[in-house]
Amino acid sequence: MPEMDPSARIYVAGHRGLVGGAIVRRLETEGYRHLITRTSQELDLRNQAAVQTFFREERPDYVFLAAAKVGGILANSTYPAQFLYDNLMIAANVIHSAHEAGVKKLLNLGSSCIYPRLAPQPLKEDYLLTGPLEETNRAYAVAKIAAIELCDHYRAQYGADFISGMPTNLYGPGDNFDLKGSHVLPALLRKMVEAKEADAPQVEVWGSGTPLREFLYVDDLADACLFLMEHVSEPGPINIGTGEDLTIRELAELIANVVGYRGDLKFDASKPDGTPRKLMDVSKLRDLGWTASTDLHTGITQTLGWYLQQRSPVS
Ligand SMILES: NC(=O)C1=CN([C@@H]2O[C@H](COP(=O)(O)OP(=O)(O)OC[C@H]3O[C@@H](n4cnc5c(N)ncnc54)[C@H](OP(=O)(O)O)[C@@H]3O)[C@@H](O)[C@H]2O)C=CC1
Ligand SMILES: C[C@H]1O[C@H](OP(=O)(O)OP(=O)(O)OC[C@H]2O[C@@H](n3cnc4c(=O)[nH]c(N)nc43)[C@H](O)[C@@H]2O)[C@@H](O)[C@@H](O)C1=O
Repeated sequence: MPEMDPSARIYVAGHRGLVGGAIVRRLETEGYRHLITRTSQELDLRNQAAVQTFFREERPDYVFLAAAKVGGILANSTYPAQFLYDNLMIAANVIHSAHEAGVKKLLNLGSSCIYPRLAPQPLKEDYLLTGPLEETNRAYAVAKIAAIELCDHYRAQYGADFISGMPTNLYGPGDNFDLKGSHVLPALLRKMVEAKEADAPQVEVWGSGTPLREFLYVDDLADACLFLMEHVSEPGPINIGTGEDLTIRELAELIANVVGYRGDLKFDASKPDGTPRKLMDVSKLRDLGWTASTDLHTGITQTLGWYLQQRSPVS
């Protein structure tokens, strides 16, 4: 697949989110002029008829599917029905309508949680569907696996050029900082900022602190998404990550260091740890020609700057 023409009609589903926002920023920087976006209020992607009408009218050439019901470990385990239903409906409606409307290429985004809970590490793409899933996000993972299958079967049966990228845990400007719904990195960043301001003696960290996680800066992900859209056409998941992980305790210590918080960490064992480790094997994408470029310290520093600025904007 050659580079996308600057005049191509490009639909970014989920443009107000962490990932969709970064993809739009990047496409605008690259000079793409015909970006198509809709908020969930304007177009509920769970509504099949509305999605069909949208695709018939807008006729996008390319689709970045970054709309989804997304959340951290607590949100996933508290609302599994919503995570399953919303994500199944969004994927089925967008992928089917993209096929009907003759979309040239679609990038479907999944997540590292599609792999079995106790799969060998690092996680290779062909470990998919080889064992039981992590319980705290099984509903979400099943919907994301269904979306990969949809892309692959539409490719096999109809020749549709639909591909699937599987990002590891993401963070960056535009993230969700709500303490009940968010992922660990924005949650700990916010907690440390507020604890520093309040001169609080300790910050609560969920679980044991021993699970290992890998973190990719969202602008690196946007770069990978454009790379995949322009250079890769094959079935199955393609891992997107850094290939490096650290424990939640180490992450908390790093964030405390960046924020300048000197208090203690208090681990709350009543909260779930989730999967013990999910480190991506990124050799497939590396061999295709892409690697991440933002180290974790730099990415956290930039995210902190964004968080502080948007929290109290300078007039
Ligand atoms: N964040 C992470 O750590 C990771 C994310 N991913 C994947 O990346 C993709 C994007 O995630 P992320 O940007 O973090 O999520 P966000 O929650 O930040 O954004 C998701 C966007 O999806 C849109 N959306 C949700 N439901 C609907 C709906 N029913 N109809 C239309 N739009 C809807 C929302 O639009 P609106 O704002 O208009 O309501 C929202 O802006 C997802 O597929 C996710 O699985 C993968 C790995 C890790
Ligand atoms: C991207 C990924 O994200 C989710 O999986 P997860 O990686 O388990 O998610 P998480 O970021 O919420 O937690 C990571 C670890 O961190 C610990 N932790 C400590 N303190 C806080 C804390 O304050 N908040 C949160 N959320 N976690 C905390 C927490 O207990 C856990 O051990 C799924 O949505 C999954 O479907 C998915 O795709």
